[in-house]
Amino acid sequence: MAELTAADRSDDGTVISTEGLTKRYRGGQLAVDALDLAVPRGSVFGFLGPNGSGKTTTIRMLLGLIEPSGGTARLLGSPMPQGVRRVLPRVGALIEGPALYGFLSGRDNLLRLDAADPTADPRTRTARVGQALERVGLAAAAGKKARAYSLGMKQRLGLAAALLQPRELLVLDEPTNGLDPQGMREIRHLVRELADGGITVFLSSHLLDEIEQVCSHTAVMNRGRLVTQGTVAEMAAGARGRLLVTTPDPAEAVRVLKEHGVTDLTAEEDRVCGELPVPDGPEGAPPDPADLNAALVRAEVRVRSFGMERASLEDVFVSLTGEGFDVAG
Ligand SMILES: Nc1ncnc2c1ncn2[C@@H]1O[C@H](COP(=O)(O)OP(=O)(O)OP(=O)(O)O)[C@@H](O)[C@H]1O
Repeated sequence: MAELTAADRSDDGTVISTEGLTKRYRGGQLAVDALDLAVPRGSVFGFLGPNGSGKTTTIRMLLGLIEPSGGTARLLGSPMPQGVRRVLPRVGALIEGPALYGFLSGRDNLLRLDAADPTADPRTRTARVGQALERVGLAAAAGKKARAYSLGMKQRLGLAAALLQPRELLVLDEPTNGLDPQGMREIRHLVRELADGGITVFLSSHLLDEIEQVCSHTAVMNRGRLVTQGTVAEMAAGARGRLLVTTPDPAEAVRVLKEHGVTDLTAEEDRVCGELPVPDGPEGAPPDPADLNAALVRAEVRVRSFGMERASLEDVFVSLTGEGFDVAG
């Protein structure tokens, strides 16, 4: 395996960084447009965007599979694609499903893949394959032919292949695509376990709730451009939460809530909905819903229920782009 240089190690706690990364395909399609991405070490980073927003193209550039038309990308501190040979042994990748031989068992598929890897040590092969199978929960099914595997098991085998050597970073393109809900849960659980074990995971997805469930950080893409990036918690907290009050006095409730800065108020039968005011600046505290409830009670509005709906990443996306999030496919 190639020696690590000082440049590889001094990656400022950022395992992936891009500046102005751009890809225009030959046909003229601008697939990725001046992308600035920063993926912190130790994060589970969700690369979120509707179908066709440029996620796969970005991943291909990050892994040195295609050349950018402009800008730069660094992976584990090394520029890509120049650093491919040095960096890729430290990166496990799963893109567009694993290429498997159906007539071979899961274990034999891994042995074959490992034998094709010039950086892999043949003396430790059997042990490493066994450990990888164990890690993804396939040890018991390792002797079965891969064609008898479910889609979820095939994805696990693909993950095992990515884990045949010690990795600092895993790059997974739509790892739950095509799986049933149980298969999705299993892969998400596995991703969290790997992250708890210290591997940074960069995964793409067009599923908003997947990112909310699994990821610590996210970058949101739309039409090849970065819409926003940050921690998932910050992003949802920065968006306005919705207030929902049920009351036999809706008109009076609307009046009181309006006085206290609640906007976009609607009343439908006994249900009153509104948006909490945006906090002033990054340090401004959002209004405490308890104060709003107290104000309603003081004004003798009878409250049957009072609750907050937390803003979702979908709300963030819609408010930043003015577009719906197309989750087709
Ligand atoms: N080889 C190619 N040649 C020309 N255009 C391409 C090529 N690959 C992708 N595109 C176009 O680039 C845009 C971005 O595609 P990309 O596959 O990167 O998006 P994505 O976010 O990964 O979407 P999906 O989730 O559907 O895979 C799309 O408009 C797509 O049609």
